[in-house]
Amino acid sequence: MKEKSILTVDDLVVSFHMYKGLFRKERLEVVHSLSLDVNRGEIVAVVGSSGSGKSLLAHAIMGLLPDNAAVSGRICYDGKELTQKTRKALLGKKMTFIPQSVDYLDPVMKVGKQVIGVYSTKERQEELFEKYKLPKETEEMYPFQLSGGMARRVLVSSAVTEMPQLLIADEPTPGLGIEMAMDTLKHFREIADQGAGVLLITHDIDLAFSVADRIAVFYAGTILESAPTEDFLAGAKKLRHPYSKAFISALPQNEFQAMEGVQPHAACLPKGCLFADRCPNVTQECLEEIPMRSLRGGKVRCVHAT
Ligand SMILES: Nc1ncnc2c1ncn2[C@@H]1O[C@H](COP(=O)(O)OP(=O)(O)OP(=O)(O)O)[C@@H](O)[C@H]1O
Ligand code: NI
Repeated sequence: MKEKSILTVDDLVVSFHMYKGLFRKERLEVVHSLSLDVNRGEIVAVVGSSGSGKSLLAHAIMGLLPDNAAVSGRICYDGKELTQKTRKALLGKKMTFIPQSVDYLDPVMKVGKQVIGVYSTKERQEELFEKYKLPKETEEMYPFQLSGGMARRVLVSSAVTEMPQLLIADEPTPGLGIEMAMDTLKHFREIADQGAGVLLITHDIDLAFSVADRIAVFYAGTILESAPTEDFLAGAKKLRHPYSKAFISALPQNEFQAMEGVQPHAACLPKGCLFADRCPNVTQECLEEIPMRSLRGGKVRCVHAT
């Protein structure tokens, strides 16, 4: 599997150094021993509650974490470790990013120019604006003149001007409307079918299910389960982790069964399983550190999963 991977994240840890009071520095670990692969030809969807670390993963891959972040672990593109130097050669062409926030658009540059960027052409930008239903006059506009949905479509266009080999899309669909959201993901599918890898972070579970090959479930800064989409479509019984089971059961199309409790805050994480305090199956073993293990064609971080 490894040689097919366009993206490999190995044991990623992200922490922030923050001041507590005036002088005392505190280290807050927000992403914990996270490993994930995206193969060529594959769309991997990342789902999970707000604040679980999905965007931090994207930012770590793209080298966009702020200065007070400390990162350990390895992130490889096509088998080679990503450094600021190797990233520079890939960014905007082979490796592209759709950020969650539209504030990433340059406020003082017309959006047509931004989409053309360093590598693309006016013709390609026009073609994409037509595809993403952006009126011709949008080219001459500045970001502040765009609606949220238009800004999102500009961001999507910028990431697909060239044929990326790795596309990281952090919530690409809010504000798009269902039809445009589906067209966008169809486009991602075509990009993957041509041999690229796509990491799709989304709160839109239905869209994720309709387009992704694999799904990774985030919780409190790490992945608790990753598995083929079929397993998620089959419902809780096919899944491995009690959190993924609860997550799936909470969807309106399933039992619509809400889950009690909240995910733990980075400042007070338990030593063992991060889901232990909400888990119906918790035992003494869950209070030790739980490694990720392979199970039934997926991966899970739970000692009891079968
Ligand atoms: N610069 C920072 N300094 C300190 N903590 C941060 C910083 N950036 C993010 N965090 C914390 O890291 C955690 C994960 O944030 P992240 O934005 O990755 O979540 P997310 O899963 O993308 O959420 P959402 O679904 O709302 O986009 C949050 O608890 C957040 O407060
Ligand atoms: Ni996010």
